[in-house]
Order: sequence, then C-alpha cells, then structure tokens
Amino acid sequence: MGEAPAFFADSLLGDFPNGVDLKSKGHKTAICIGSKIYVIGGADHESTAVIGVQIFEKSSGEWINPTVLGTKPKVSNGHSAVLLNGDRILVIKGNSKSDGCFWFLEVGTPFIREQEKTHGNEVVAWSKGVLGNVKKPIVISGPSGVGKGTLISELMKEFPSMFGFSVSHTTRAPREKEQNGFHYHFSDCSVMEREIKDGKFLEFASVHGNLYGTSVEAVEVVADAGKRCILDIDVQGARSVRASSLDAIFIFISPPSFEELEKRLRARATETEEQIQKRLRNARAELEQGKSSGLFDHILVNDDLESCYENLKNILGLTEGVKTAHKTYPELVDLPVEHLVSKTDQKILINCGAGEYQKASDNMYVLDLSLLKGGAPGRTRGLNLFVTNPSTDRVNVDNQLS
Ligand SMILES: Nc1ncnc2c1ncn2[C@@H]1O[C@H](COP(=O)(O)OP(=O)(O)OP(=O)(O)O)[C@@H](O)[C@H]1O
Ligand SMILES: Nc1nc2c(ncn2[C@@H]2O[C@H](COP(=O)(O)O)[C@@H](O)[C@H]2O)c(=O)[nH]1
Repeated sequence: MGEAPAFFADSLLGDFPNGVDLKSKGHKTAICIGSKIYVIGGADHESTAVIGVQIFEKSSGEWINPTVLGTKPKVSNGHSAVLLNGDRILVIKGNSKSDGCFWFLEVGTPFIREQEKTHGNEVVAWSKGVLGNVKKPIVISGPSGVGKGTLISELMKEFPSMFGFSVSHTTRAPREKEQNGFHYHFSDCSVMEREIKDGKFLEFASVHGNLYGTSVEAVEVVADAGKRCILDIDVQGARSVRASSLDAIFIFISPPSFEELEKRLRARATETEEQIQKRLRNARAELEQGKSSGLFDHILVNDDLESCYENLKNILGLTEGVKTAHKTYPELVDLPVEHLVSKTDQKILINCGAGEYQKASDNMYVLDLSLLKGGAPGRTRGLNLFVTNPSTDRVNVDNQLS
C-alpha cells in the first residue's frame, strides 16, 4: 500500500473536462477501469524524474504502488490521458515533440497478466509510442554451425542501411575475434540472471550450457534507427518471441545433412571437442523441433550458400534494385501543454487550441491508432499523425474521424 497522492479519491470523480474518461487535477490525471482508479502524474515514488503511477482500489479504499515496468516517461508540465480498449491508456505529454509525446501505459494486456503472476503484485508497464512503421523483425534460427551467422553477415553487407543486428547478451566466453557490444554483450551469469528478473529481456534461454538472451533494447535500437531488425537465436528463443508482442517473421535454416553440419562445425574450429559433441546432440533436437513445430514461417536448406542466400532474399522481398530502407516517419510537430483530446473508434482528435486559448488558426491533430503494433516491454509502433485545421479542413476532419 502506498502513500496517497495529494488529493482525495472522491475528488477524482469530479467533472474535469480534459478528454475521454479522464478526470484531471494539476499534473495528475485519473482513469477509472472497473474497481480501480489509475492516477498518472506527479513523480514516481522511486524517482522524481519520471511520471508516477498509483492505483486507488475503490472496493478496499486502499492506495497501491504497482510494479512499474518498461521505459518510463520523464515528468512534464502536463499531460492528457485516454483509455483504449480497457487494457491500455494513451498518455499524451504536452510541451513536447511528436517523437516523444505519445506513451502507452498497459494495465491489463496479456503481457501484464503474465508479469503479475511473476511479481505477485499489481503491474503496469510503459511503452513509448513511435510514429510510422518499420518492417517486421526477422528471427533466424537453426542448429549451431548451419550458417545462420554467415547468411546474416551477407545481408548486412549487401543492405547496410536496411538491416540491423540484434546484439544478444551471453554468458559464454568471447571467441578470439569477437568484440563486446558488436557480436554479443558478454555478461556474468549473476548479472544476467538479475537483469532477467528485472524484465530486461524479450527472451532468454540456456543454450549449450550458457545463458543467451535478447534484450528489449537490442531490438528497439535497431527499429529506432529505421532499420529492420535481425535476431539470430535458438529454437527455444524463437518460441518465446512468438509468444511475445513482437510481430516477426520466423525462418529456420536447416543443413543438407547431419554429416555436413558436423563438418562445418569442426571446420569452423571455434569449439572444443566436448562443446562440438554437445552442440551436435542439441542439433538433433533443434532439427526435430524446427521442422515439425509449425513455429517457423519458412524453412531454408543451406546447401549451396549462394542459392540459400538468394532464397532468403526472395523471402524478404529483396529483388534487384532494392538497396535502401524507406523511412515513412511523418514530420515532427510540437504539441502544446494546453490541448484537449477526444476519441472516436481508433482515432484520437488532439485539439491544440484548447478552451479560452482557442484561435481559429489553431491546428488539430488526428492520431490514428488502427495499425498499432508491439507494446510493452518494447515500443508501441505504427502510430500515424495527421495535421488538420478546423477552420479550413472541416470535411477533412470528418473524413479522418470516420
Ligand atoms: N552453405 C555453406 N556451405 C559450406 N560452408 C558453409 C555454408 N554456410 C556456412 N558455412 C560455414 O559453416 C561454418 C558455420 O557457419 P556459421 O558460423 O555461420 O554458423 P551458425 O549457424 O551461425 O553457428 P552458431 O549458431 O554456432 O553461431 C562457417 O565456417 C561457415 O563459413
Ligand atoms: N535464445 C537465444 N539464443 C541465442 C541468442 N543469441 C544467440 N543464440 C543462439 O545460441 C546458439 C549458439 O551461439 P554461439 O554464438 O555460441 O555459436 C546459436 O544457435 C544462436 O542462434 C539469444 O539472444 N537468445
């Protein structure tokens, strides 16, 4: 149970006209979902730099400090909040640019329900809203030595501005030419176990006797750079990603034969005999699962490297002449502190000339949420923002809201 915010729960039920399902006072907003009132604003109880969240449970009259996961938004002069689908709240920070003003607070999504089982406490999770879209990440799996890394290197070499590699964490020792932060983030077992508990990883698995994991950040930094992310992970990891909010394409690379796989692994000469034996034992299980689980969208046999690479490019729609990424981000706009929000279906109307400050020339923005992707613990992507002027674009607004 936490300390109450600086106003009483009853006052939350007053009529503050600041958006849909929204009651606000000062820099706090309140959204009611069932028996709970989520109070967003002020400082977090652990850090004064980020926006706090508290929950008022109406049935017991108690205040709860939930476990707050995800990237938290910095405190701002003011914000508005809108409930979406009953399980997440859109928070629009005023006085910020459109690449940093949209945030989502998840309160009842499948991810939150899973986390509540682990934490044994109320959980909420922030994710930053990102305008525009990037193409689906690509998960590449297959037994050790099949050629995943070789194929990925070819892609990155031919299309450097299009693809980015998700740099995993691992507890295995670096090989001779491997660089920390480039090939892997090399980590201690105790550090990585603590970070797993803290929710830093999208997925993790014990592979060939070591821990490996993809951090949420490893995937998001690639997408933030406008690139398509490639993950090189084992089959257990692929299964976890399938169950996560990351909408990806799953490709399994298979060897032409088990003998050829063994030959490649030995020729690479990076493992001891004992490790080779372990990897080969695991390869049998991975081949079984990879081919029969229905987990993978595509299975590619890496016999001749050149033709396998061509097949991979075909799957990814990389025909001749496609060399660069297409960025589709809208131009940045400034959202003022004073704004009104209203919601129709999957669209949010943001009126930037709110109340007494309204001028005929003030712009309205329409935030389209119909193509939302992802969410906590990563980013929420696929937001589209249209600008419109109420005095000249009446028809336009109506169309965009319908
Ligand atoms: N089609 C191919 N024909 C012959 N050799 C290949 C082929 N593809 C890759 N190789 C070689 O096989 C070895 C293993 O390849 P690579 O390191 O890319 O495998 P990997 O699947 O990434 O393995 P790991 O999962 O252990 O990281 C390398 O020496 C590579 O040059
Ligand atoms: N589940 C995960 N598996 C991973 C990750 N990073 C790499 N891997 C897989 O581990 C094996 C061994 O890799 P190696 O570099 O030691 O040869 C290989 O199959 C990789 O695909 C990860 O983040 N998560």
